[in-house]
Amino acid sequence: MADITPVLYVTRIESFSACHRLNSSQLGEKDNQDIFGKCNNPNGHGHNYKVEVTVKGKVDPVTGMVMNIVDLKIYIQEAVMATLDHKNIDKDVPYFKDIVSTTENVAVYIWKGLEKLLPPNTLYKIKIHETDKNVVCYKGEWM
Ligand SMILES: Nc1nc2c(c(=O)[nH]1)N=C([C@H](O)[C@H](O)COP(=O)(O)OP(=O)(O)OP(=O)(O)O)CN2
Ligand SMILES: [Zn+2]
Repeated sequence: MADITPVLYVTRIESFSACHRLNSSQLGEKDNQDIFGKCNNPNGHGHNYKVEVTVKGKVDPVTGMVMNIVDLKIYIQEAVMATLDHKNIDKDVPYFKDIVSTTENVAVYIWKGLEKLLPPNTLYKIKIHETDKNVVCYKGEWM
């Protein structure tokens, strides 16, 4: 019988502050205002985002870890904190030049950034709390 190894999930949580404006370059002024309401305010608004990054894998029998959280912290620093913390998402992050800075799109952006840094097939989930009430989750799925 083949060995069966338990698969575990490890999550690191970080917080970053950023401002943004919900505005689509594919829509006119009136449609943007109608759809995004107060979030279309020309001067933007800010959030204290909380991001949860979850990796998945087998426990290394020697280290007892799926991944060293110290390493995960370094990856998050590079892909999330360095690019988003204390930034204007729409103006400071080139990815958002023509992409609306919804939390959905921020989650995909973070996924793409972390996927490049982490060992293959380890990234499992990005969960972002834009506010205490608004939470978005991305698991790298497409349809
Ligand atoms: N699907 C999405 N809808 C909205 C997003 C988003 O990212 N994805 N974002 C916003 C705004 O950015 C906005 O800042 C959220 O505002 P609001 O819902 O008003 O925030 P709260 O829930 O904290 O405020 P309450 O007034 O207490 O409800 C809008 N929509
Ligand atoms: Zn917002």
